[in-house]
Amino acid sequence: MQFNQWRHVSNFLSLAGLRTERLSSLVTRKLHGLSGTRVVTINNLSFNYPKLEVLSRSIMATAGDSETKGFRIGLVQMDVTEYKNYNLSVATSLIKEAVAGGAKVVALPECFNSPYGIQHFKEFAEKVPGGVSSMLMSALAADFKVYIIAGSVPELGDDGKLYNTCLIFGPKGELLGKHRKIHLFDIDVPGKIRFQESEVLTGGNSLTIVETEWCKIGVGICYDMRFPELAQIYRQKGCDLLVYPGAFNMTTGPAHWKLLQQARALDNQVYVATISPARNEKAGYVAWGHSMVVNPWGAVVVEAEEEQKVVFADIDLAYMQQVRSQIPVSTQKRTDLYQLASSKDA
Ligand SMILES: NC(=O)CCC(=O)C(=O)O
Repeated sequence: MQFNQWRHVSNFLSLAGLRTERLSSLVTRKLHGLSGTRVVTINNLSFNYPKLEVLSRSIMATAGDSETKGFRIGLVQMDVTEYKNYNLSVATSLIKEAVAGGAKVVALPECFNSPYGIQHFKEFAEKVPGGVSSMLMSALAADFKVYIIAGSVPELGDDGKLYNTCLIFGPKGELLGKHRKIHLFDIDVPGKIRFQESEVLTGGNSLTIVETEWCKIGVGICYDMRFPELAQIYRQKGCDLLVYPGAFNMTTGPAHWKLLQQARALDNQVYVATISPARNEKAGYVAWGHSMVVNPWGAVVVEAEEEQKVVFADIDLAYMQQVRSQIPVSTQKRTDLYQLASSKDA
């Protein structure tokens, strides 16, 4: 099973121009013609594949400079179909495009390997980590030496329950965080949209903060963005960027998607990034698209339209500090009158 999964992953890596070779304690293959190879271990299996030296070197020069206190984020707004393999190969090639554009942090949409819909979650569910989508994301993060905020996938938990789960990998392919969507998307807007994630999914119980060399990032999934307390706690705990892979729809998208991001960004004086699937009018659930980044002033830095596209924004932490010192709301809180507390550590 694991060998098959690795073969699967290795096919996707090949699509991105990466040659792969598997080594395990049982099977050791002699590698021919590969230079600069290295061993990566995923799920107790060791894999040996070449470094992407040329690409990585050119990227180092373009973005992600801790002296200028900033880095580039790439948002992968991708087509998601009913074919998991197709979705994974699209994700692979767009991550490559994001890296080529200088992104040091690459983020994918909610349900990037599966159509968004309660009828699909069971069929597309995987172990997280351990399933093919997480293995692939880990391998890509390691090869490209970037952070990958891997949107979300339907997760089959060890308890047999289904979750909507985002994995975050660091530039060595290491797992930095796992966020299970906390607030399930249960809404009923008569004549427009009724959606009940809780019919099949279980909500997560943890906040998720990951550390990078530039800043802390707080992670939520889609509907999580509607809950300002989560964003406020992330800010209190030192996050400068909040990332919400999401899939709003044609009713709430035009009404609330941008507004919510601007609210979260402005209230907390942080950057906010959201990543949607591209719009597919034929899908059972039509995503709004419009992946975007909003800055701590509340202004939109970049906004995709509805089609498949990678968009970029520079996260400028010096600018963020300027905004915070010009309008110092965070030090002007009347904690003698009100306070916000988290009941669980991130
Ligand atoms: N996938 C989601 O959680 C959708 C959230 C949404 O559309 C909303 O309006 O909130």
